[in-house]
Amino acid sequence: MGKHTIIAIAGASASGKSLFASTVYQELVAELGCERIAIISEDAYYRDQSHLSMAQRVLTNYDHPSAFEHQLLASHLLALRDGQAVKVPQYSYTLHTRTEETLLVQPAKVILVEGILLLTDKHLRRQFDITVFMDTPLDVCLLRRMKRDLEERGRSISSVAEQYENTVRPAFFEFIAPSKQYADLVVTRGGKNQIAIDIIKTKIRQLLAEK
Ligand SMILES: Nc1ncnc2c1ncn2[C@@H]1O[C@H](COP(=O)(O)OP(=O)(O)O)[C@@H](O)[C@H]1O
Ligand SMILES: Nc1ccn([C@@H]2O[C@H](COP(=O)(O)O)[C@@H](O)[C@H]2O)c(=O)n1
Repeated sequence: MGKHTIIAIAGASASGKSLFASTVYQELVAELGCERIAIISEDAYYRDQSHLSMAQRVLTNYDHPSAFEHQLLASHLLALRDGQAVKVPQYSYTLHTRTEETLLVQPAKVILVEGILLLTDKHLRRQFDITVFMDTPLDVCLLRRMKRDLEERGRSISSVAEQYENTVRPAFFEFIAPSKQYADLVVTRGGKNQIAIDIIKTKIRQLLAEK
């Protein structure tokens, strides 16, 4: 591995990717400092839709690769590897588009990236040094997504159910499940699997000691 290590955490929506990634990040940043570890979400790279009306935005398939600007994410990961800071877009799930703000992410030795389709894109896959797949049963994901989307993303029971049936579930079988083959590590039991969290933390500490 080179000077920088990029760790991808993929899996179904609400499988626990962001809880897993943010727990690893929070538990290590206090110990290592923010110049050594950074975190990015694939969701920040949903395409900007500010030119579309709300009625048009809700028609987008947010589980299809075309909804993401993966090229921008790939170029940001390359820049971070090259020691340059990047301006990561910020995304609103209620407005279905990017906000005006960006977040300046500084280059770090270890970069955690989490998102549903990270392992489906061969250009992105080339950027990852370590790949993790959150293997949480789909019924558990649906229950957690329902709760989260009602509480945090301004959705209704019927909109979550309709979107799940029309795009989320089909995209899981078409894109996400087949991408599990590219994972180095498969994690069961969601974002609170402390043994898996500790394994990744130990690997990160080991990599940093070598750099
Ligand atoms: N092992 C777990 N036990 C209980 N709740 C969990 C667990 N893993 C994740 N969650 C919860 O499920 C919801 C979805 O998890 P999240 O990490 O946001 O998923 P993802 O990033 O994969 O969409 C969140 O509310 C999170 O706190
Ligand atoms: N405007 C949007 C954008 C995305 N979604 C859904 O988010 C899911 C991915 O995020 P996770 O945190 O759940 O991994 C994806 O399944 C999209 O359906 C949305 O509903 N609206």
